[in-house]
Amino acid sequence: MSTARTRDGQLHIPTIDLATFRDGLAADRALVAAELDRAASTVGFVQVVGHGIPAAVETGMIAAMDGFFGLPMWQKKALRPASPEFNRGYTPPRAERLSLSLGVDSPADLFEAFNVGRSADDFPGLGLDELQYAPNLWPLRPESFEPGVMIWFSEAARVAREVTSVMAVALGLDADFFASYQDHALEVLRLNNYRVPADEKQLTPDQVGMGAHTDHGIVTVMWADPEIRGLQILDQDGSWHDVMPTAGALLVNLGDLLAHWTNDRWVSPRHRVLPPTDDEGRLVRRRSAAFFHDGNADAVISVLPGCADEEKPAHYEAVTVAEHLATQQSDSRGLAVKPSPSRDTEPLLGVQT
Ligand SMILES: O=C(O)CCC(=O)C(=O)O
Ligand SMILES: [Fe+2]
Repeated sequence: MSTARTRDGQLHIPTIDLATFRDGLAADRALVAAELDRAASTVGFVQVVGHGIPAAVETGMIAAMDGFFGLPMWQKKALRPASPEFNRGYTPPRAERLSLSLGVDSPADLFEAFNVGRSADDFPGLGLDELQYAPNLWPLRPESFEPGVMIWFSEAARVAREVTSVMAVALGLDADFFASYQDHALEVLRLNNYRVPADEKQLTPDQVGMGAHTDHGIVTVMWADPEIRGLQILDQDGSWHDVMPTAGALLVNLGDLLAHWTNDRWVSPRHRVLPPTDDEGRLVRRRSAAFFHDGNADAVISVLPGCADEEKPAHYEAVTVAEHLATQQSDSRGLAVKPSPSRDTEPLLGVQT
């Protein structure tokens, strides 16, 4: 885990064009890979254009989100998982504190979310753990929810793989280097809804939409409402910087496993979401869809040969994806959190808003 490095105090998020990498000549592909290397070594975020996701697929996913999050709370809560260890279904507002995964306490996060992921049934014959590869929970309404979300899911999965090909080239590896780590990848799409709280005056100055955290897997492919402030990245000097995607672009950020693989040559950036605001500083609703591409649960991640030498020895032990995720995710839900002298004693789960 690390924080973003600025250049001249500015946090610049480079843009890469996946279509150029897909269809371009070797020299064009090398330029895209170099740009990604620059982004990965500094800010840990990149904007992706030329991703090839049709506009209708984006519209369908947004309509699915709006339809589901617009349901009455009792209907949404019926979709909560039987146990919070299952990363599926509905998470009500103020049910998680992502900053706990960094050992930092904060008021409970404002976001509500719906999680969808790969299930053991998607990979017959592999005997995968049904806690990690849990079955999905689908709402009956809106009817278009499941197809709309699943099409987005498979497109985001494709984009994640294309980005990892660019990464492999950027690291001087074969373009398909990561393929053996991602053929039964743990993948979760978290649809996030940051509603304007009913009583704005209740917001304390330290209230966050989503607490500071790093993403734990390989890469996150994210759609977010353009031109709404909320998402911020921490730089190495401890300053937070706003990040807003350009309309039509996706934000892609690196997760902890890439920092591990590259022995911290690349950055898994610390980020958070403030209560979202528009241009005039008014609180507004904001939506995001974060697709986490975490790799095969049984894949062993050890520092890549080209990323360690006598001067900079490997400072990460080999770890499986499942081992790594187990500790990180349970922390953010307060499942494995050490007692802290918190001023806030409300229970973490099942809190009504
Ligand atoms: O909503 C956002 O912009 C960020 C979401 C995020 O960081 C996450 O879901 O891990
Ligand atoms: Fe995140």
